Parts: sequence; structure tokens; C-alpha cells
Amino acid sequence: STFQWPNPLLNYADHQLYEGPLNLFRGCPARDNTTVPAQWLRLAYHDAATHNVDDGTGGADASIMYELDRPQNIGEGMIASLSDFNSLSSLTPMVTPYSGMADVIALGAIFAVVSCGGPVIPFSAGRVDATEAGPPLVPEPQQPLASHIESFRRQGFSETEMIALVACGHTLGGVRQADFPLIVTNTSIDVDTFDTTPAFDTTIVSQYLQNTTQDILVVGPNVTTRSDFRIFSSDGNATMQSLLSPDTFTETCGNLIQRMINNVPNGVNLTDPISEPFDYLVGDPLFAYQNGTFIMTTSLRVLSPSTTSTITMLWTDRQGSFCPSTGCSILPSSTEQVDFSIIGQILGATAERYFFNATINATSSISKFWFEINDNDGSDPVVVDNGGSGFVIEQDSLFVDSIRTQLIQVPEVGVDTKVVVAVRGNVASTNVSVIAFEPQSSAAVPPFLPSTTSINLQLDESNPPEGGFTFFTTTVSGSVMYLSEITSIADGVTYTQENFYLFDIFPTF
Ligand code: HEM
Repeated sequence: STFQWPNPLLNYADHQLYEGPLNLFRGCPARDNTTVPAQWLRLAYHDAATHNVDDGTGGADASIMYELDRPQNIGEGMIASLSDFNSLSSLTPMVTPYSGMADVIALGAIFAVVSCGGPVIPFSAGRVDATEAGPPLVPEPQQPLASHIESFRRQGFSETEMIALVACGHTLGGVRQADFPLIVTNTSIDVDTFDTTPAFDTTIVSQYLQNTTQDILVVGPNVTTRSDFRIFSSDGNATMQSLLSPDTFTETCGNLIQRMINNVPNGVNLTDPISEPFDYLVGDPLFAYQNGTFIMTTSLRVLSPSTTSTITMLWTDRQGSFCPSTGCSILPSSTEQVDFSIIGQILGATAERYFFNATINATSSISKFWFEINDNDGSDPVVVDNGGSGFVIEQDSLFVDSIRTQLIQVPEVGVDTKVVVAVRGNVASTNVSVIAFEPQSSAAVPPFLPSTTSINLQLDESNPPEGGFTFFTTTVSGSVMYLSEITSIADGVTYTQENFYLFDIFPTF
């Protein structure tokens, strides 16, 4: 599939699915006598369950961050899961200036299922985070069947789908005694697991049908809270019978959980579902100015590369006369095999990432770039040119200087980042500002919200003007990962750049 650059949201979706840090939780890891994936999947259900098809409100919107004091959301897995997502932001941003925690919770459900051996669920990005609690609509075990049927109808699921979705959810994890003492009455049990395997598999179904189930919501001493029994048996076990087939279970659960996490309020538009890595993924170009040249660095991830291929980056200059008519060109400076997540591996993806370090005449500059892949086997080279337009450099008058921008070690604090922005023109009246975006929250408990700070930059004393550029600077905390907006205003002319990912500059950090 084709990636049209720039598209930060789709780039984020591909990165999270195929190269992201949720992959650290592969292999269905245990925690708190249940599993991390069980905790993530329940969190995602409770976030999405507030969806109301009748009026188009609620759903997968991270409102769960404001609803944890409700009895329906009791359970230590909730805070633990949200804390997982918040602390991963110290490695790589989970929330970004253009995407929020609701997308992360949905990604968590996808990784949860696959981590325990379930299907690969396609991901659509673009959920919008709520800023307050939604209606208290999560079903509870003591409620009668009719209220569960109505609750699932409101969430957009038929009675058959309700049966299946509950079985898909309750193939993972179990019920915690401390939180549900009226359900798990045996105080020597910490978590009473729904079935005998931690895996995302049909054991929940087969043990139920064989009457060997240990699911406490089926066989518990308290009849009132046997909600799984009432739900599973509500159609004479017809749906449970059909789910005995591992293929049916996998396909049904994949589809239903995908619909569950895509239940968003009206007016929220999700991207098309992503079910495979993009064929070619370009890295956002970085610029630095040095002695009359621009150093532009970028990269290209190529899926299923041929071992014999030569990859060339080409570009045209802004004046139209400096580069030859075929374009200026450069070969990669280095390459690296892409380390795909469990999801990428299941899809059989292999890829190589090629890094380019172009030295560009700063006067004639660069207007656009593209790539050519020649397999050297007589076939025509493949041109990767963003659907024909090339990767267009909109302006070369304002950029974060990727060489002058540096990490500074601060004893006992960690690191700060000295940000240096280059602005064309030697104008003392230039006003340069950035919005610094920190994805990780320092709060001890949810809601975990990113923070943004507006900063006016100062003239950089240690980087005097050079080659028609003036350099402006500020020092930000090392936990600032994006400059969500960079703006310069000089003599009535405004330049802006959005969503600059600062950590592209320090790839090994
Ligand atoms: C009528 C509907 C449902 C009821 C009454 C219900 C009830 C419960 C209860 C009481 C627990 C124990 C929670 C704890 O001790 O922390 C639980 C756990 C769980 N539920 Fe449900 N549930 C329902 C539907 C669903 C659905 C649709 C899903 C997902 C598709 C789901 C996924 C889970 C998971 C994964 C756990 C295990 C959590 C862990 O081990 O930490 N549930 N459920």
C-alpha cells in the first residue's frame, strides 16, 4: 500500500503497529496474577463501551481516564495499563500533537490480542480524546440479561455479537478477588481466571460447552453475578457452538474487537484501516546549514527489498539550473535491517531502511526529492516519488538546524535539548517561537495528559549569523519530544512548520 507524504497520522499508525514499543509486551506477559494483555483489552472495552448508537455519542475516546472512580471500572489493571502507555512515552511518544490516548488504548487492544496468539486486527487512527467522563454505561455482572442485550445493542452489537464479544474478551484474564469479593468468595484466590490458558484461544468456549469451565461468571456461587452464563446460554448455546472452531473464533473475535475499538462518537473520522506496512515509508527530512551547504538527512524504508538493488535519492534545485536535468543524486550513507514488531513478523514483513545524507548547495537549495530503486536485473527502476509529485520541500527559510540542535547533559537532572532554529534573513526584528510538546505526563494517576508550552526563542550568541541565516535558540527539557509548531515572523512574512519530531535528530538516544 502507498504512503502519501506528509501524513503524520498514518506515519504514526505504521510506526506504532510495525516498529513501535507496545511490542515490548509480546508473548502474553504475566502481571498481577493475570496478564498485561488481559488488562489492556479490558481497558479498551471499558473505554469503548460508552458508545451510544442512538445519539452517536461516546465510545473509544479515552474518557476512561476520567471514569476510574466508578464501581464498573474497578480493577488495578486499569491504572496499570494507562501507566504502561504513559511511561512508554519516555522511549517513544505514544501520544503526539496530532493523536491522543484513545488511539493508544485501541492499539493496546490490538497488541493484547496478538501478544496472546490471537488475530492481527487492522488499525484505524484518528480517535479524539474526551476531556471529561462519559455516561456510566459499562455492563456489570449483577445486571439481568435484558439489560446486557440492551447495553450491547446501544454499543452497536446484536445479541449474537454480544455473546461472541464477551467470549472473545473473557478468553483472557479473570476476576480479581479483592475487587469483586461477592463474585470470588474464595479469599485464597487472587485472580480467578476465566479459563485454564492465558492464551487468546477457544478454551473459554470449549470448557464452557464441556461443563468444565471455571469461569466464575458462569459457575460462581453467587447466581446473580453469573452474567457470562446468562449471556453464553441466551441462544441455546448456538453461538458458543459456532465459536468452537478456532478459525471461526479468530475471525469473529478479530472483526468484533475491530468494531469495538472503532466505535467512536459521531463526527470523529478514522483513517482507512491499516493492515500491512506501507511499501515505501519516507523519513521526514532534517536540515542543517554548514559553510554554504544544506545537509539534508532523510531515510526510506523499503519493504521486501531485492539484495541486488541500488537505491538513489534524487532532487531538483529551487533555481532549476543547478542540478542536471535528471536531478542531483546521492547513494545511501548507511542501511539497516528493519526490526519489525510481532505484528510485522506475523505478516511476514521484511524491510531495509536506507539513510541518506545529502550535501546541497544552499543558494540553489532543494525544491523536491524522490528515490529510484534499480534492481540491476534489467528491469525498469522503480521510482518512489510520492505518487508523482515528489517529496516537496515547501520552504527553506525556517528549519530546526539538526546539527546545531544538541542534547546537553545536566548533572543529576538528565538531559536538556538545546534547540536551534535557522531563519533566513539577517533581521534583528525577527520573532521566532515554538510550541514544545511533552507526551509523557508526570501525574501519578490518570488522567495522563501531554503538556504544551509556548516559548519565544532568543538570538543564539554561540551560533552567529552565517550564509544569510540567523540562528535562534531555547533550551527545553529532554522530555520535550515534538515542536508542534515553529513560527517565524519577520517584516510581515510568516513561516511555520508543524509537528517537528525533535528525536529524529537523536536517533540513538
Ligand atoms: C456483560 C458484559 C461484561 C461483563 C459483565 C464483564 C465483567 C467482567 C468482570 C467483573 C471482570 C473482572 C475484572 C477484574 O477483576 O479486574 C472482567 C474481566 C475482564 N473482561 Fe469483562 N465483562 C463483560 C464484557 C467484556 C467484553 C466485551 C470484553 C472485551 C472484548 C471484556 C474483557 C475482559 C477482560 C480481558 C478481563 C480480564 C481483565 C484482567 O484479567 O485483568 N469483558 N469482566
